[in-house]
Amino acid sequence: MGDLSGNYEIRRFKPAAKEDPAYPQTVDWMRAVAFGFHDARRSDERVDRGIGMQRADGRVMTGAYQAGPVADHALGANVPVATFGTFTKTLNIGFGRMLDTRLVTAVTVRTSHRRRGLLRRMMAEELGLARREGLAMAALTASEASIYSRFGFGVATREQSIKVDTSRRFVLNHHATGRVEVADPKVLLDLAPKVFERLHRLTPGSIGRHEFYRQLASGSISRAEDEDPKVKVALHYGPDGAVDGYVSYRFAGWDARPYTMEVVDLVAATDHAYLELWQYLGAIDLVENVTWEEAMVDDPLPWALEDSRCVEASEPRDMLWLRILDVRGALAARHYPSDGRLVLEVGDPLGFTAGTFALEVDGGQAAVERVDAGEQPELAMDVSALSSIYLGGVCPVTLAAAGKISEHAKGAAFRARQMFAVERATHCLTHF
Ligand SMILES: CC(=O)SCCNC(=O)CCNC(=O)[C@H](O)C(C)(C)COP(=O)(O)OP(=O)(O)OC[C@H]1O[C@@H](n2cnc3c(N)ncnc32)[C@H](O)[C@@H]1OP(=O)(O)O
Repeated sequence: MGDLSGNYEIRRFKPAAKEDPAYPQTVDWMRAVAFGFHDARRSDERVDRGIGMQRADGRVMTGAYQAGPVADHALGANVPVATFGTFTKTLNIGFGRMLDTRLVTAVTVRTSHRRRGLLRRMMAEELGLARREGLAMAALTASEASIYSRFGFGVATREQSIKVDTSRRFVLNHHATGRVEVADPKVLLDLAPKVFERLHRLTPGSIGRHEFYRQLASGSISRAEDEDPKVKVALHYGPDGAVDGYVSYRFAGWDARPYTMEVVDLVAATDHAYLELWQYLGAIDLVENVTWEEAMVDDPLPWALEDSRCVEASEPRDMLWLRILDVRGALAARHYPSDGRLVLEVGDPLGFTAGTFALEVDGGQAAVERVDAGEQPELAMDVSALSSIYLGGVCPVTLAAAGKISEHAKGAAFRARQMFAVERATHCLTHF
């Protein structure tokens, strides 16, 4: 239909509290997001709780509003036809380093206003704002894999669903160093963020969690409803007696065969905690299967089992999409496990950070220079490909084979693979 996005007025605002005169604008925005994701209409109380969580996260709401006349009887001009949410959290970029990252969420465009350039306009404006604020990275999780690479995003981490047979076949050979105890789910309102913070520091690709997660893990809210009375919680105590892991889970009911426990959230801040929480899950009586939707692709669990085929995994799915906004800033922020030099030509469809850059690593420390006029690039790629390989979770040799990276100097893709490697498997346990 062409770019008609100029026909709309874009408004940015912070979510307002109930007593604030701007509260109705916040409610309209929340309801537009829910509509965009086909959610059931929620009670005023649930919307208000959602707004409270948005406020706790420090989110900014952006909406596109009809500037011209609105059709009789249709939703009013006060209801945005498009929404775009942003907030800022840290991203673990390997070796314990953190990078402030602009998170993009709640992207919706009303069906009757789609394909007029509204997403493109909001994306360009919001990423430009983040860049001007000095952020080097943006991130999102995508509803469809076909939307975001055109804006410079690339898949950086993946995840998979697993179904674990916990019948007699399940034998996990690990000598427990800690213990697991059942707790009142509500203890996670306080404990979950603390345990998660430890995992966050350990795991490349991890994004700092928003308020929703401690509410979810503690059964205080579910994805669709308010309280979830089915949620149960077990805590893992390390050898020092401190809680270093938890699993929040729910029974799928006696009508679901085989009898199944669904993991709601599983956060383990140590390798032992992870295995011992699985020993616990594998030991729950009357249950034959445990399912988890957010397992890491490079999962130690099958390796720890006597019968690795107890774990049935789905195809890996794209999870975290990254978008480098400032190549120099992002590359300089990382620690590199291999010294070397790489000259990278980076294209940028939105024009924020295109250019040719020399990355020189000595003793793990990076110096990054623009060499636009001078040197021939060894690797050439779009910023979406650079964003994919940035965390070491996607292999540059594979992207070269896929035609996403052009290798102008033999062996440069493999050198990039060695330099961008991280200390353990990338995984992001935060959906947003
Ligand atoms: C981070 C998140 O929140 S993920 C959630 C994303 N939201 C959803 O999936 C909800 C349902 N979908 C929608 O609301 C809308 O269709 C959106 C947001 C995906 C697209 O909004 P629109 O305003 O129609 O997009 P816009 O007109 O700006 O299109 C920009 C470009 O993306 C392309 N595009 C838009 N949606 C899609 C799609 N689903 N698949 C492939 N390409 C797409 C357009 O063709 C256009 O391409 P071009 O610039 O090369 O011509």
